[in-house]
Amino acid sequence: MTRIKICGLTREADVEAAVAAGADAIGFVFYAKSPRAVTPERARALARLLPPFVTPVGLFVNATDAELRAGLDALPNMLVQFHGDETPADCDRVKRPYLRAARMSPGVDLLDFATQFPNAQALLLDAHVDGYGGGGKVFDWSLIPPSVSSRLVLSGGLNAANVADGIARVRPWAVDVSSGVEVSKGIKSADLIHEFCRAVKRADAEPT
Ligand SMILES: O=C(O)c1ccccc1N[C@@H]1O[C@H](COP(=O)(O)O)[C@@H](O)[C@H]1O
Repeated sequence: MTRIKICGLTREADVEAAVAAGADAIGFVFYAKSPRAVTPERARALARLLPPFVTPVGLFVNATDAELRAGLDALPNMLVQFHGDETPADCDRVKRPYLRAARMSPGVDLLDFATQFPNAQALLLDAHVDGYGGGGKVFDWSLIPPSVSSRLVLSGGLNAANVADGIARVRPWAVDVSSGVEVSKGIKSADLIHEFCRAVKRADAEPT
């Protein structure tokens, strides 16, 4: 079963749509330069809508200790997503379960990256874009070595039309989408969220 994370939520209606569609995780962007950024207070209000077993994820890009602390205090049960240039020591210092994003482009050695982050719960693979992420860009999935043993969260330009192909080719632990379910940056479409989740479930039902 491929888990589903919907990222960059800013509105109650979008959180409710993601939960109704069967998302396993909801991402809140704590990166002030992102058009999808929310404050810790706003994230806490939105996370109150989550039922048990749907995980809030806090996305950080090169955050200061104070920014990390504010996010963690607002959402004590969140999984952390490090999406910048954080070192293994930066990630481990937070003492929370975390995902580490790898910004994929030709030349990136994912096996080496995985050895640097043995404590990550999963590696989140995103396309290398200006502004760190959320660019709606697909990367070349053949850059993923078949021998990588970390759990993988496939992301980067996914949508209802291409996610089945991604699942068939990469066999990720989870998929993550932001732009692909949006009508404009930070504003999701309930229809697109449902279509995306249906496409994932259909792909899981396909014989391998
Ligand atoms: O969403 C953002 O604005 C963002 C900003 C900085 C780093 C990461 C960001 N989003 C993450 O990028 C990937 C791919 O998103 P997309 O589906 O291609 O739009 C995803 O993990 C988002 O969580």
